[in-house]
Amino acid sequence: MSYFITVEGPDGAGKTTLIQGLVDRLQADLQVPLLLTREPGGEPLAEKIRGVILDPKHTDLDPRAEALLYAASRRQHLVNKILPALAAGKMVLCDRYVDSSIAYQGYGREIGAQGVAAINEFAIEGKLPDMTLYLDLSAQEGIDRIQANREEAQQNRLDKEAIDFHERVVAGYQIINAQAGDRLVKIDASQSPDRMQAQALVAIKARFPQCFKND
Ligand SMILES: Nc1ncnc2c1ncn2[C@@H]1O[C@H](COP(=O)(O)OP(=O)(O)OP(=O)(O)O)[C@@H](O)[C@H]1O
Ligand SMILES: Cc1cn([C@H]2C[C@H](O)[C@@H](COP(=O)(O)O)O2)c(=O)[nH]c1=O
Repeated sequence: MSYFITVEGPDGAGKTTLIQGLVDRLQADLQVPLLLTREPGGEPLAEKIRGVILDPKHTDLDPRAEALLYAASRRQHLVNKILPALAAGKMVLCDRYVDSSIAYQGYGREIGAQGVAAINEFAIEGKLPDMTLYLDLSAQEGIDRIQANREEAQQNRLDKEAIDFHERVVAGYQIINAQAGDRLVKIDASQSPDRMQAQALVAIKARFPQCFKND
């Protein structure tokens, strides 16, 4: 059994805020080491690929090339960081993983979920998360948060996409979530960060009780 948890959702849903807020709460009771990481990136070479993908100047990046770059950075991250951590018995909490590629490239870019799933299967060789926390928020609410709180210069190439793109991503996530079975835990992302963290903590403890001290 591995303890591989991913956090998914549209831009601005609060994934970074949730993960940062969860660290202390998790570590208070965890009996195994915790590794926080993110995609795209999480490892030096994968972070370089992240820089290429998210650079707002790269407006002519072809959608299939984009999908391949995400898959390449994922492979590098999985092999060099995630798998060694899981093998060492760590709990891995990762901001985005393969569901993001299906939602953003497959549905958002409309290049097809099956093709994107196929190149990602080549990259991940079957390594899916044990649990996915999905932060449920509309595309518009997420983009409104980003526009209200993130300076233009801090917005990446994907943040700047038109609202229809983000709507397709959220519709894609709904399809993915319907197929995810009990891997998925949905969290209402319109709640306060504190309530979201509390719900996530309960869900993680319930899924991996062996990782926590007895209450
Ligand atoms: N529960 C919440 N309620 C209201 N605002 C929130 C909530 N969580 C986060 N925010 C705010 O929304 C903005 C986006 O949050 P955050 O960066 O955590 O989202 P994200 O899902 O990581 O976004 P991205 O995928 O674009 O990086 C931030 O300004 C943050 O302060
Ligand atoms: C992993 C992954 C990510 N994306 C998109 C989703 C976001 O818009 C950016 C990453 O920025 P964040 O601030 O770190 O969330 O990239 C994608 O399109 N496909 C993917 O596989």
